[in-house]
Amino acid sequence: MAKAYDHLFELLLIGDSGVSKTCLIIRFAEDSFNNTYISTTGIDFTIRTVDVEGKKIKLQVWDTASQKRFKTVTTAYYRGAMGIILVYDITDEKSFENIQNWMKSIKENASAGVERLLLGNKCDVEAKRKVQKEQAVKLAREHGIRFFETSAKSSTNVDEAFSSLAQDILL
Ligand SMILES: Nc1nc2c(ncn2[C@@H]2O[C@H](COP(=O)(O)OP(=O)(O)OP(=O)(O)O)[C@@H](O)[C@H]2O)c(=O)[nH]1
Repeated sequence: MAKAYDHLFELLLIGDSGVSKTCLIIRFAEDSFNNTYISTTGIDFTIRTVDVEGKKIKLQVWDTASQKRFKTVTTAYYRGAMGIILVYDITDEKSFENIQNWMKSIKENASAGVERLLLGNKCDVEAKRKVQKEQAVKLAREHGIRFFETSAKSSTNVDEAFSSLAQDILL
């Protein structure tokens, strides 16, 4: 029987509490083939297969459910991750400031070749915006990574973001 996928990529979402890591994963997984919860460890992951450049890429996306702050995320947590999605909330300045700390944590703990992606979530609530798009574009450029503004609520750019990270890992 033909293999159901060409590659398996492990992705990890990090960011301050409340920025919407869980909601983003749930939004992404709506069309999922599998949705698993490992209650013993309290770690959540979701699986969805996407097509990138004609390849079937199985994405296993991990939520850092119990890791609320960058200080509590250690090497063991980053192990195996081929892509890391850094999430902040555009209505919460502190969550954007903390992206620098999350970047540092990745540098200290993750494998050197890991692909990173920056997401400014909750872009559906423009009226409460505290972080300007230009600030994030600048930060992403400084780190040489891609950036999207997303909304788990309105579904804006969610599929695009995950697919673009899968593409960066593939190429
Ligand atoms: N307006 C808006 N609200 C959102 C969006 N995504 C999530 N929320 C709300 O933000 C809150 C936090 O979302 P979660 O997904 O639980 O955040 P989290 O990052 O997983 O939080 P922790 O589990 O504490 O780390 C919830 O009340 C969501 O309803 C979004 O795209 N737009």
